[in-house]
Amino acid sequence: VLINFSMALAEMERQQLDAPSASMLLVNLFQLLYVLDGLWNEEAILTTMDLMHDGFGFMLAFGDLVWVPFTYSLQAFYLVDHPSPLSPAAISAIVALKAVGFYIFRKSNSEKNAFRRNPADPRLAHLKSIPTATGKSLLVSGWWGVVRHPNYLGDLLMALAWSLPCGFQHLLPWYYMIYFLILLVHRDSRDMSECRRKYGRAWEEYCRTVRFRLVPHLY
Ligand SMILES: NC(=O)C1=CN([C@@H]2O[C@H](COP(=O)(O)OP(=O)(O)OC[C@H]3O[C@@H](n4cnc5c(N)ncnc54)[C@H](OP(=O)(O)O)[C@@H]3O)[C@@H](O)[C@H]2O)C=CC1
Ligand SMILES: CC(C)CCC[C@@H](C)[C@H]1CC=C2C3=C(CC[C@@]21C)[C@@]1(C)CC[C@H](O)C(C)(C)[C@@H]1CC3
Repeated sequence: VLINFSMALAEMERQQLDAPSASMLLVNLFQLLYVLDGLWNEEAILTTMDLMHDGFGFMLAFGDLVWVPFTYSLQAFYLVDHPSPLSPAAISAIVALKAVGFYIFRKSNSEKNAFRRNPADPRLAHLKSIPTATGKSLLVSGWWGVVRHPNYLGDLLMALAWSLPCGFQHLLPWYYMIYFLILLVHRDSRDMSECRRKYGRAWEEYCRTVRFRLVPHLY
């Protein structure tokens, strides 16, 4: 957030602007929302793959201290010297994309987190689940009945909204979208293997019921 904010100030100085450009504002506000949401819903981090399977090690230490701050701010860095004017229609479309992505991301992460914390929660009584030999159940309706990783789908739509304000003149601001797609496809495969190992036949049944991994009817 601080790096992004300083890029907004650098843009004003370099481009001699009285205020940051619309594209710089969108990138800053979108990423600020992501960070604030992560802090607000901090307890939901406890049911993510990093904590459930991976544990704390080099990836999270290096990822959180170096990778995230210095590569996730590349869109703002790019905009400092590469103005990318946006029409009101483009701004509205990008904001709508971000809102849809955020809604899917937040709702699906919170649904799974609430279910893992208390499967008997009356607010989740409408959801179907299948039991597994471990005593835990797997959701097969609601967001987790649409695709196997609805939270990744929402996150990818948001990633697209973070790159679009920078236009199509250079590959650098698209770095995040490309890296994130590879990261999440790889993460999805890792999670599939881990869940198959943990849940065996119940996982196979889940995969037969929910056929698509990230995008309904496509992948
Ligand atoms: N911006 C970034 O750089 C990154 C963001 N993220 C985001 O973080 C969020 C969390 O992602 P991540 O930790 O990878 O994965 P998930 O939050 O999807 O966690 C996967 C775990 O959820 C449980 N699960 C899977 N399917 C079901 C089901 N049908 N019913 C109930 N539980 C189920 C399993 O664990 P168990 O059964 O043991 O509970 C599984 O191992 C995502 O939104 C992702 O996009 C992730 C990586 C990087
Ligand atoms: C160094 C490698 C090439 C990759 C490093 C991966 C890490 C940067 C990510 C692994 C899982 C992450 C999550 C978030 C940030 C990136 C890392 C650390 C997250 C905290 C971002 C905010 C979200 O709201 C979240 C759902 C809490 C995320 C959880 C996973």
